Amino acid sequence: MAALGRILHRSTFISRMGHPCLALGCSAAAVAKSVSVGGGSRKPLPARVKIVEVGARDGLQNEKTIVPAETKIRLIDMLSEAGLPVIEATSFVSPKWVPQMADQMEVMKGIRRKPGVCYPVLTPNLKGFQAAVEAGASEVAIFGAASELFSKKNINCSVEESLQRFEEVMVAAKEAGVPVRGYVSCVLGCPYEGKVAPSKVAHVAKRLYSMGCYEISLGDTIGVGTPGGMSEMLEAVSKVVPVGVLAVHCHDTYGQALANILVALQMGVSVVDSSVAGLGGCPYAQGASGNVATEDVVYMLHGLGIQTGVDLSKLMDAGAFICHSLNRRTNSKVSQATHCKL
Ligand SMILES: CC(C)(COP(=O)([O-])OP(=O)([O-])OC[C@H]1O[C@@H](n2cnc3c(N)ncnc32)[C@H](O)[C@@H]1OP(=O)([O-])[O-])[C@@H](O)C(=O)NCCC(=O)NCCSC(=O)C[C@@](C)(O)CC(=O)[O-]
Repeated sequence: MAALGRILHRSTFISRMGHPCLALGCSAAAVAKSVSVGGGSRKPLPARVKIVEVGARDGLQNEKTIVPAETKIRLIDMLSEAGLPVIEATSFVSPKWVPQMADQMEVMKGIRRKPGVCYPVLTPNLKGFQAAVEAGASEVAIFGAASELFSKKNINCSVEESLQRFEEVMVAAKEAGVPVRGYVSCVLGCPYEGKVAPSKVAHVAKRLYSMGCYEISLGDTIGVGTPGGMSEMLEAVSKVVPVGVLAVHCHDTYGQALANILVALQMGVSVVDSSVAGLGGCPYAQGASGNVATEDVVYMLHGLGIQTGVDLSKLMDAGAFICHSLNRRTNSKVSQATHCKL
């Protein structure tokens, strides 16, 4: 809680506790159950975890066939009905780079905003930020990387240049009173550079935090990390950014995502990104499979006695809806197992 106190005092431009995205993620001192895996300095598991649902954005951005805006809108509305507190809705990026997100304005206008739910959007630069605010976004996310080559492939600039662009977004966001989340990609490996040193992740995370991001999401973009790597990386990052503001964003390419998340929880993280039905993958990260399935994360957390506020049954309905729309099988093990029993 001391760390949380410091976070709350470090910036006055957002009423952090008053914002719905911030209220759930703060790890209480309460212990759900004690388990013992992974390294690093272990803390009691949080009593509550905030899930940041990224299915409508990260989950769909790489789909080859354009998903109609009305399908995205229905998915987002079903996710809010399922109790997800934060639902990343879309990206304000170049339609030449990511054509799937070109309907961002329509999506933002079409969703039924549920009180208390946050609908952040990705903005790589000032142009994206301005368009997002015009579309009614009340929270945005900037996205950097710990790897130079990935940064170049994903947002066409070096890591340092990206941080300078983000500074511009931060100034505009501060003026507009819009909270900003920061992503760091390739925290456990890069599709172009291979292993990424934890010190590089810590450097970018610290810069994003220092410029005023209220939360830093650490992305294992290609899902190569293992619990040992997660522990080592979090040790390095939490020396320069309070663990209470960190989130983990795990892809499940090598089947390690839940184990990695559990290690992160043991190290004090209480915000987890995930994607309904395990959809997803970054278009600029070859070989990246979907994010960890939200259904599987919720099942694990509830099994540990950790609250999420999510109704698993309604969440699985949302997963079934999008899988049916995409004509695809769910990647959620929990949904697969549940449907076998029906
Ligand atoms: C960043 C840029 C725009 C730079 O792209 P660029 O080509 O270097 O941009 P530019 O400034 O030179 O401008 C070129 C053109 O793009 C336009 N433009 C410029 N900015 C925007 C904008 N915001 N929205 C719409 N249009 C824009 C601009 O107006 C211009 O238009 P033109 O004059 O040619 O007609 C581009 O590289 C881009 O859009 N990249 C997006 C990549 C992306 O979305 N990747 C997926 C998200 S990251 C991810 O999935 C990882 C994550 C977050 O999930 C975590 C993890 O798993 O690790």
